[in-house]
Amino acid sequence: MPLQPLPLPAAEVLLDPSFLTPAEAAALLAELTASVAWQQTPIKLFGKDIMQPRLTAWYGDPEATYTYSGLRLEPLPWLPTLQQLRMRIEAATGTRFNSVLLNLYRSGQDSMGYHADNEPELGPAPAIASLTLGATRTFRLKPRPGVPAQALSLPLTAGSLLLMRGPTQQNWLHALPKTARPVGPRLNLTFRLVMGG
Ligand SMILES: O=C(O)CCC(=O)C(=O)O
Ligand SMILES: [Fe+2]
Repeated sequence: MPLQPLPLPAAEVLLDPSFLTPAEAAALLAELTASVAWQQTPIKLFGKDIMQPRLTAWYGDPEATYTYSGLRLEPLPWLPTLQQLRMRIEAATGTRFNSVLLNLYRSGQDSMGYHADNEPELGPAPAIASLTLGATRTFRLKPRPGVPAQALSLPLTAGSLLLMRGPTQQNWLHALPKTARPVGPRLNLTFRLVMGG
């Protein structure tokens, strides 16, 4: 099934709930959980170093250096599996990507707060392709103050591909909240094009 646009004003968000088959998604979850160089990275919040509530890793072309939550990240060289996924996702989205940020949410207690992926390195209208493996978690989108629209909750299932592009980051924030439901691990890959590195 191709990517379908979601009815979100002042945004361009497209979803393919079954970009990968369940079997492909399960195999990739097992492989990437084991082979990715996961790290738990501290971030500065109100002057204090606290651990991010998830594991992360950053792979890409050598020039794709990126500042994320105040951290300068040097990409690790592509794993063959990540290269293959990048090419499939480039073909499906008609967009070029030079890097991928991976997030591993070990349980319902791991999360990501509201933010926009609007770092200068991503340019004025970034395209971000987000592939989900593992447990279904709720992805939330809410309009920035002054943008007349309603928040949206989107359960992202294993094998789904979400594409955010155009004015989405300018007008909306997104988050992956904690859940009290017992859930297994969720692995998310966000493919990005980092400019001018
Ligand atoms: O895990 C997700 O679905 C969201 C990840 C995300 O927003 C990010 O990596 O910037
Ligand atoms: Fe994000």
